[in-house]
Amino acid sequence: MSLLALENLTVRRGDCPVVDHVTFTVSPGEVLGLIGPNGAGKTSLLRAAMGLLPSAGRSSLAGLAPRVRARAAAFLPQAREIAWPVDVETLVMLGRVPHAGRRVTAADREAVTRALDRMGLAGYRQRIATALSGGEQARVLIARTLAQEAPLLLADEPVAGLDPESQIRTMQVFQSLAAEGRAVVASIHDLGLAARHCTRLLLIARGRLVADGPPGVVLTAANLAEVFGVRAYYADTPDGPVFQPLGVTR
Ligand SMILES: Nc1ncnc2c1ncn2[C@@H]1O[C@H](COP(=O)(O)OP(=O)(O)OP(=O)(O)O)[C@@H](O)[C@H]1O
Repeated sequence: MSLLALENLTVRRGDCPVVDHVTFTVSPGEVLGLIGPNGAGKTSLLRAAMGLLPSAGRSSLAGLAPRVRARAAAFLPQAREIAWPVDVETLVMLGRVPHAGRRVTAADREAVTRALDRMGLAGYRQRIATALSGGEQARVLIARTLAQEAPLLLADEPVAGLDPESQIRTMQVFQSLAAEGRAVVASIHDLGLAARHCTRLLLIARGRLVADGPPGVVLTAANLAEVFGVRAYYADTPDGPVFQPLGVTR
């Protein structure tokens, strides 16, 4: 069983394909890191996979009716915009909209509590979301997607702008979702976090999927030099993989 299947997914902007015949599937239990340099096509790929961007080829999510799709997958966009000065609890409750009947149920409230707890936001329920720091707002928006309780989470740079503890905790939340039989696909620029917390990495370069496998297989010296233009230290330690970019190669 797969939670997402992409087949030759292609996105054109003008004449140029920015996502170029990308094929992969996502299974329950995976934390998949989407890596690649700025402009590689990660955001375009995630949006097209959700059906939010016109594409050729196939995504198993793109053709679904919006409410059905929202129960199959939650999407965290890159932009962290909170438009209204509502309290955190109300904002996170918006994640329940795909499940909503005419009124908020006990199950909705429990899902919101679980999401707030997971993101360390239990004490923030009554805070006005627009009056939080950038990183706190980012965590609230992740909590909103968690409250959706979809089997698959597609997240565009979820840990950007978070402090180290929140970054690690967020990646651990993703790992716990995977352990529950769900899956996460997250674009991520911090290759050290990606190496430590993802079960699998997809390396995107100029719209193409150029490597797909466990972190140690994808983060080779050749891939790093060719795709990112960097060289790095990589070691398997008792504490897990350690990855640190050291310098540029071009
Ligand atoms: N609205 C747009 N119109 C035209 N081209 C676009 C548009 N948005 C993005 N692009 C182009 O598509 C390509 C892929 O962009 P995308 O945002 O998917 O990359 P990314 O891998 O997510 O980058 P980053 O790491 O910087 O967020 C880039 O070359 C970009 O310039």
